[in-house]
Amino acid sequence: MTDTTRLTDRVEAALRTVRDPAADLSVFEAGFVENVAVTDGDVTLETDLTALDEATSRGVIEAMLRAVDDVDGVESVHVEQAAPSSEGSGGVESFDHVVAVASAKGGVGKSTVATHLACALAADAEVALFDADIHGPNVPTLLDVSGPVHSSEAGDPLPIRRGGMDVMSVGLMESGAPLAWRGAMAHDALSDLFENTAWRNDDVLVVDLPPGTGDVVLTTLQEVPVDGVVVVTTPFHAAVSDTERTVELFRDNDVPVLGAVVNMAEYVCDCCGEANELFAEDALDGFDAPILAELPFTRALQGRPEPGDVPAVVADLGERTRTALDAAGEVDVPDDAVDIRGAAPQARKERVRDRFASLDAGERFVLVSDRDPTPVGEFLSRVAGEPRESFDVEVRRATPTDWVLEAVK
Ligand SMILES: Nc1ncnc2c1ncn2[C@@H]1O[C@H](COP(=O)(O)OP(=O)(O)OP(=O)(O)O)[C@@H](O)[C@H]1O
Repeated sequence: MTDTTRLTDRVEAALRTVRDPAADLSVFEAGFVENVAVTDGDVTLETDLTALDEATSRGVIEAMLRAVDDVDGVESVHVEQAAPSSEGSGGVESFDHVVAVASAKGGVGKSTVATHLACALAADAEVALFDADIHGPNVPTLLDVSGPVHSSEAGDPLPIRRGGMDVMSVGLMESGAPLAWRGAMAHDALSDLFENTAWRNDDVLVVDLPPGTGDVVLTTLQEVPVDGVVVVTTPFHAAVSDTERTVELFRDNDVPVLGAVVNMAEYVCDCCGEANELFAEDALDGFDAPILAELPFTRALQGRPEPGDVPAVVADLGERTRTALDAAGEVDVPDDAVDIRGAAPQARKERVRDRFASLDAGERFVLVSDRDPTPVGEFLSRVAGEPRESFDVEVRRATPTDWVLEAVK
């Protein structure tokens, strides 16, 4: 038996003494420890504590650190935590990208844009469309799909298929009566559907949100790992200034805005082909978001789009949204950041330790990680030999798969 094997055994034995506070199980039996990596005297614990609340999870981490630290031969110990289960596999999390379509007000063409966008993207991706507009779920009518919604073998609602595209709508779940969902009930019902729908496609999910910026919209955008939102507006002064406030609100809530679709910008006369502006030309002056498309008022957009086959006027919208999505998925990594994405556990720990140890008091430490780096705060306090409370550590999720941690030594 090698020294490392012996040390691993001793570390695992020490960890077995740490219990799940909610059940009489060791941290292994409770599934909290995914892997124990030992290199020389350095130990890295890969954990999944996502089932626990923050305070309990912190208590378990501290107990594991203490237990392993006391093992003879251990020089350092570091915990890596898995991302919360809401970012794991299954349900809405199985998609590579989630795009929400929103508007400041109703009736501007949000559902028309969401449906056409999904169909445009379906030309070269596996796309699903989720109609979360609890106030007016129009997608089933726009795409001519209807229930009943069947269940998968596991009992989860199966989306309706339309030309290879998965479609789910709150409108398909109601039994004829108008939806009167409000507040918490609407939020819970939507979360359930997001979480449980048995999607078969998994490239891009387009979500048609309710109009406005009410609670349901904001909580949905924060809970579902949305890569970005497309806002729909008409080029009318009042509509544009409402949309500007909506864009600001999304940004304040850390929801990236991919851009705007300006709908019903002009009308092209069926008889003479002349284009007429429907609203003031200067309405968009100073508007602070990229314009993804300007769509005319046209009967072509009142028809039923086919997945992969949309009217020429919206053909570019899919392409531009894709480009904006790719750009939103990239984190702006500051020059002085330690980037540990994709690195092996031991290398991650070393890079963090080396950089942090090299800093003078008061200097900034920035970390970019592909795992939630919250436990790194504990590690930094150990490296500096200072209590955890003496560090101002801030963690933010920059994209659905990247986190940035900032601390001042
Ligand atoms: N560019 C367009 N050209 C012609 N008709 C359009 C266009 N955009 C939307 N419409 C029509 O306007 C009406 C409202 O559109 P839609 O239902 O997409 O709006 P909405 O913003 O989703 O509304 P709601 O507030 O009900 O969610 C529909 O009848 C739709 O066909």
